[in-house]
Order: sequence, then C-alpha cells, then structure tokens
Amino acid sequence: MNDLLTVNGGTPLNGTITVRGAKNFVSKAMVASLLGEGPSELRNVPLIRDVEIVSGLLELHGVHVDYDAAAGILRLDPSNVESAHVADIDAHAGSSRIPILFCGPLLHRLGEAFIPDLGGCRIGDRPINYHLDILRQFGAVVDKRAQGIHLTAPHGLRGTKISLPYPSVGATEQLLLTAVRAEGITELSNAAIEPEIMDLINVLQKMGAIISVDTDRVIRIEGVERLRGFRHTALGDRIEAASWASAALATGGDITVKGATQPEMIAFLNTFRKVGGEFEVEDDGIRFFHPGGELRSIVLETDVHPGFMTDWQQPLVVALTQASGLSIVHETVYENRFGFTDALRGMGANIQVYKECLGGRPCRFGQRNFYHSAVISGATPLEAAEIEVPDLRGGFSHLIAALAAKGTSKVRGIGLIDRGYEAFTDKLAALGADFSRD
Ligand SMILES: CC(=O)N[C@H]1[C@@H](OP(=O)(O)OP(=O)(O)OC[C@H]2O[C@@H](n3ccc(=O)[nH]c3=O)[C@H](O)[C@@H]2O)O[C@H](CO)[C@@H](O)[C@@H]1O
Ligand SMILES: C=C(OP(=O)(O)O)C(=O)O
Repeated sequence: MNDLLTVNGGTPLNGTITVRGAKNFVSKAMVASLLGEGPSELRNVPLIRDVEIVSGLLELHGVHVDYDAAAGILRLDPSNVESAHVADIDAHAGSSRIPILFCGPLLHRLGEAFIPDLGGCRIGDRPINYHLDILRQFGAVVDKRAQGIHLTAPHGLRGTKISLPYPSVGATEQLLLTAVRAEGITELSNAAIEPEIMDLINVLQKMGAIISVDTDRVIRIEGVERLRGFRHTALGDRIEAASWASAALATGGDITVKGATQPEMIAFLNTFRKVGGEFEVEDDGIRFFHPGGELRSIVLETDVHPGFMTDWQQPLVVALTQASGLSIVHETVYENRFGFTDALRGMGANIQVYKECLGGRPCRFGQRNFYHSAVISGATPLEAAEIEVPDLRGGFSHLIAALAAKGTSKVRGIGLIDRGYEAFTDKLAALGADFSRD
C-alpha cells in the first residue's frame, strides 16, 4: 500500500463510523495468552499493524495465531511454546513497544527470554528502567545485549513489593504479567489504573489470577501455579474515538462513533464540551458534533488516568487552532510530544512551544529544557501543505489538519497511522472526505 494521501480539504466530516478494540489493550491481552495452559479467544480485535506485529512475535515463540479480521476474533494457542526455536526475533519487533511485556510470561514458561530493542512513537526518551527494576526485584537476571536484552530466572520468580516513582502504564502491565504466576504475594504502589489496564486485569482474573486494586491505587496479586486460557471481548479504543471527535470539531462536522463508551472518556468529553463541541451518548456509541458558532480556547493539562490522556492531546490541538483566543496545553506525560506542531505552523497555525510548565502544576519536565508546553492562538485558517507523518497520533493530527485546510495537501508516511487506526481511509470515505491514497 503506498504511503501518500492526497487530501482535498475544507469539507466537514459527517457520518457514522465504528471503532473496535483498544490498540493499547488488545496487544497486552495477546501477550497474556502466553501465561495460559490452554487456548484463548479475544474478540473485538481491530485489524491494525500493532496486532500484526504482536501476532508475528507470538508465532515466533510457537503460539498458533488465527485471526478472523471480519469477525474481529483472534484465537491464540500457546501449547507449543516450549518446543519453539526462536530465531531472528529482533527482526520482528517492528514499531511496537510490546516486546518488553513478553519478559514475565517467557521467564515463567521457558526460564529465559530475549527481548529486541523497542519501537513505538518517538515522543520522548521512553525509558524502560522501571520495567527492568521490576523484573530484577522478582529475581530475574537482566543482561543488556547489542540488539536488546537477555533475561534468565535462575531461581524462579518470587513476589515482591514495589512502589513506582511514576504511574507508568507499561511498568504496571510488566508487573501484572509477571506477578500472576510468581511465588507468593506482590504489591504495587502508585500503579497506573488506565481502563486498558483494568481490562487486562479482567483477562488475568478470567485466567485464574488473584488480583485486587485498592482505592489508593495499590495493586495486590497472589501468585498462582497455573493459569488457563481466556475468552474476552476487548474494550473500545477511546483514543481512536477521541481522535475522530477532534476531527469533527476541526472540520465543523458531525461524526457518530459506534463503539465509543462514556465512562472511559469522561475527561475528554468535559474538555470537548468546554471547547464548544457537543456530544450525545447513545446506547452503542457517541455522536460528536460542532454545533456552529465559535470554538472556545481552554487551558489543558495531560495526566495519567482519570486525567486528560496524553494520546488525546495531539488531535485536539488541531481543533484548538480553530478556537478563538489563547489555549494552553501542558503535556506532563512525555517530554517531547509537540514535534508535530512544526507542520501545523507551516499550515498557518499560530502555536508557540515553551520549556516552562504552563497552565498547570509544575511537572517532571519543568526546568529540564524540554518543550512540553504549547500556546495556541486562534482561530487561524489552515492552508494546504505537504506533510510528513512523525508518529501515530501526530500523524492523525496532520490528517485532521489537511482535512480542515482549504486546498490540496499531501500527507506522506501514512503507513504509521495504520499502526493504531483500523481502516482509517475507509472511515474517511464514509465521512465524505475527498482524498486519494497513492
Ligand atoms: C502500547 C501502549 O499501551 N502505549 C501507551 C502506554 O505507553 P507506555 O507504557 O510506554 O507509557 P508509560 O506510562 O510507561 O510512560 C509514560 C512516562 O513514564 C516514564 N517511564 C515509563 C517507563 C519507565 O520504565 N521509565 C519511565 O521513566 C517516562 O517518563 C514516560 O514518558 O501508556 C502511555 C501513557 O498512557 C500511552 O501514551 C501509550 O499510548
Ligand atoms: C504512544 C502511543 O503508542 P505506542 O506506545 O505504541 O508508541 C499511542 O498509542 O499514542
């Protein structure tokens, strides 16, 4: 599939689309299947690049993977993992961060693991120090190699007590996937509690795990000897839903997103309304629309759940270029997530980035030379341009900008968008967008 989208912008996006399972959950549930002694079935699975990458990694480890894309059903059978010969794994990491989550399950099953260097969006340093510290505390021996890391568990894996310096999503998942079959009790303080993590806990409990989540965000796990397969329907992708909602605002449109669910999007919905968007929660989705009139500037700070999610930020910034007045966005999760605004400035947006913590409380990145605050002055008409997609959410933001801009834009590198947005060009067509994929 070619990587260039030619977009004739200036037309409101109107219509109905369907969003399936959450990219940031489905890949973790797939890894969890490695922990089960029997086959697992995951439903509502979207056909996205991240699912293909993780499927390839699982097959490399001997898991039989069968995916019915139309039905969205993924069947995983880990019976042959022990006999698999793993070759050239580093070629399979692709653009994903998921390989790091294979550590615990492979150490439990095989007593060792080799994890290739990680991919994922280039939106900051994205260290894995918390992950490695957690694995060492369980008793793993971590050996950094040229193309990745090699781990062994010479004395098995034993439960431990850990407090995260920052509520990292991946590190919380790392601990969950290791603790459920470790010997004894594990306690994690300052855990991340994103909806995708809670759904992973649902899956692990179905497999036979014993997990509790306290109101103070302390997660406790009692390790068990054996886990079985699971059958589970993935929660919807709240990030994709919010991305289409931002597209409705930026283009003056009206988009009904089937599969969007209110409880997981409360912080986004409040912000959407404060900017001047309107929404209607239906039984099977949410209708997002621009009611006409001016959009309003806001002060926004991204945070861990239940705050405004960092992955919602980039598409919304495009809508804020169409809001009257000065908006301030303080990105507190990643130190370098405003690179995508370069292209928006080239289209006429008035966006200035700052090293200071603007508009909210001081964060980890203040006084450390990171441009992690942005001031957006609007409303500014966007003009068509030639754009190179920098990362997943930045790429979708560039798409929204091209759709909002009058004239013909060329968006290159759109294959990156396939990583997390299922059949997005089909959805654009269903919403009346005027484009061609070359
Ligand atoms: C595949 C997937 O699920 N990706 C999501 C996951 O990424 P991911 O799991 O990588 O995000 P984390 O929550 O771990 O990272 C957030 C921040 O934690 C810090 N950190 C994290 C790990 C570590 O070992 N050391 C460390 O310092 C870094 O400052 C990093 O910027 O959660 C993010 C935050 O909701 C989302 O933006 C990503 O879409
Ligand atoms: C940052 C993201 O994904 P990943 O962690 O896979 O790079 C995202 O989904 O916005």
